[in-house]
Amino acid sequence: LNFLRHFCPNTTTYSPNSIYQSNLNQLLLTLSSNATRENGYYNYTVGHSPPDTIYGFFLCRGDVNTDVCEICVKNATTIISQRCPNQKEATIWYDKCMLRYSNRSIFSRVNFSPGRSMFNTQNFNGNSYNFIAVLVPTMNETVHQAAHKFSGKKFATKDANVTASGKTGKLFTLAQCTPDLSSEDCLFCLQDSTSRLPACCENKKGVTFISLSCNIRYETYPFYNATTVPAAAPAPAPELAPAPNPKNKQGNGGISRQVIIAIVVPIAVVSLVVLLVGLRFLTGRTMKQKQYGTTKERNEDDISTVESLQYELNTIEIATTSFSADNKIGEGGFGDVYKGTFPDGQEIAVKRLSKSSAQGAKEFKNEIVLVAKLQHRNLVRLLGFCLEGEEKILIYEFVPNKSLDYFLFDPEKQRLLDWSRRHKIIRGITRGLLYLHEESRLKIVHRDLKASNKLLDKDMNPKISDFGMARIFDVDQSVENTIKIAGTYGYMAPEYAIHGQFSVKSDVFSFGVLILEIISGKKSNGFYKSHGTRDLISYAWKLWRNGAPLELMDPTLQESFVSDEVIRCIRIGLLCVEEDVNKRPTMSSILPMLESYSDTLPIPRRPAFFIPSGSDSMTKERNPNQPQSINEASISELCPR
Ligand SMILES: Nc1ncnc2c1ncn2[C@@H]1O[C@H](COP(=O)(O)OP(=O)(O)OP(=O)(O)O)[C@@H](O)[C@H]1O
Repeated sequence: LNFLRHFCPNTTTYSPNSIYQSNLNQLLLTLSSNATRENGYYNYTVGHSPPDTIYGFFLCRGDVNTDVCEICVKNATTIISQRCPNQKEATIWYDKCMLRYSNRSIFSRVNFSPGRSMFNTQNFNGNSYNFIAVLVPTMNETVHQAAHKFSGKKFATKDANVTASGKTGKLFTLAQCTPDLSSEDCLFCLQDSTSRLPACCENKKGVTFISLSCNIRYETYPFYNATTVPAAAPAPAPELAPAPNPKNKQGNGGISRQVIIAIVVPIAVVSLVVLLVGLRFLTGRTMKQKQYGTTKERNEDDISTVESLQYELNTIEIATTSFSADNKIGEGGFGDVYKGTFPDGQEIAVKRLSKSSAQGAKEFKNEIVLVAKLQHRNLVRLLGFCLEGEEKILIYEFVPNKSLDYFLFDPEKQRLLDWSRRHKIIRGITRGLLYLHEESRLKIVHRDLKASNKLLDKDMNPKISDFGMARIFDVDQSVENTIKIAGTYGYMAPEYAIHGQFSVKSDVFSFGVLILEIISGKKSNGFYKSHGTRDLISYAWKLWRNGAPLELMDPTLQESFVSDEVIRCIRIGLLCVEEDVNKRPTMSSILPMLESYSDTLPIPRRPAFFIPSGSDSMTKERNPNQPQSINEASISELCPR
């Protein structure tokens, strides 16, 4: 049993002999005496009246047996009070378990801060590129498997062969969430953890990344017990087998887990088959075309086929009341967008494509299957499509709070976006883009990032929309492509606007413009000369160079801004709009810069200057007399490092 870390946020303390202390003692005792639960997880609450209510849980690693789990939890309950004396909140991690308590409700909520990485001191010698090329997809698969477990543990492991310097070795990966999280939250937590790996642990032979709701680990030796890891059986649909409430879970009377799996899995599979056959018989539906579905039904396994994504036109017409004007919610470059509702109440957004795709129906469908597999909390999810006669329709999850531009550029509505919301939006877009660029299987360059295709969910979390359009429309994916299907002036990197060259770095440029827009509340392509410069990037740069970056800020932020964070974001924005493609940061290096745990931020250099002339032509201006060196000292003083 290895102790890893403890975390006491030092926010509030309790007094000795208080009710809180006695509740804490009772909580720890209860957790300890439930440590042999088969599920390896137990949560408990003591006290019903705040501020003395206390919430706690333990989580044992998915592969450890109940004996080890018990030893680990008992250790944790003893040590935690010593590590965090008198603290109302505390967390302790061992390699085999974690234990957490708090005076705030902590169940079924994703919380990945503070994330901490611990790594194997050995570096990976040899070709680390080969190693990473195996690590990334293997870890992604493990993460998805863990997140999409509908019952029992949200835990998965996977090993893979890795070849480096002519030798073949093994890679072992593990991912686990607390089982009270939804699949979406678990995936979000695990993806957040994997997104931090490049920043913290490049070239490390092994890494453990722990957070309050999930953890991941990889090593080049078998650190988990493969024989006790539950077989990767197909996850039963949630409707058939709801996640058991750990509190109500009964003891198993000495029957081993393998025996339970051996009995339950075949029964579940047979029941599923019987149910599906029965449904088909009763409804007379063909399975070929799905009438309607819910997001819940669509797990990783069933989005792998065209059939599961294809909808009949009739179904879409019913959902949108025949594309009625009342249901029209927007129009974009690809066509009109309608709100719709499936018979089960699920809300959808229907994009009726007006542009025709360059590719045939088969390729169009195949691309949709691939794009639909891209799932991240900060991406608008593609639920399906319809292809009938002249109609080509894409069906997305409905995102209720309109797009970012709707709030950002309206003098009244921009007040609703205080600094913490804007910062959260910047972080969310960063995560979504990082996933598209570096973590997803497809490696997507968006090519048209802008405020209008960032949609906001009910909690004002951003979701990137319109990704994958280049694939769906079969535009050449090479970096030399000169056909512009996407791209909006004011956001486009010079090399893309002028030469048609796109890459993840042209997306980074657009992302930089977006950050500057979010901070200033001004459109990059509607910028007026009243500020003494002719575009938003130049204006931001001028203020930065003059040591007055905060003047860029939308005045409505005066009440809520955190100066360190605003300056850091402006700095990142300016780094992204560097003219030199190679100097622009990658999304994986931006995330730690944003989260403030990266101490070294490069100094921005003069950005690419772009001046829109008219509505659709761009000219590039460089001022050859502008000094290359800037007053770096004054700027670095301003900016926290
Ligand atoms: N999934 C969705 N949920 C809710 N509303 C949506 C959704 N997708 C699009 N919309 C609405 O429809 C509008 C138009 O969206 P669309 O993505 O077609 O165009 P755009 O991004 O504004 O422009 P362009 O296609 O030219 O880039 C959006 O601004 C938004 O208000």
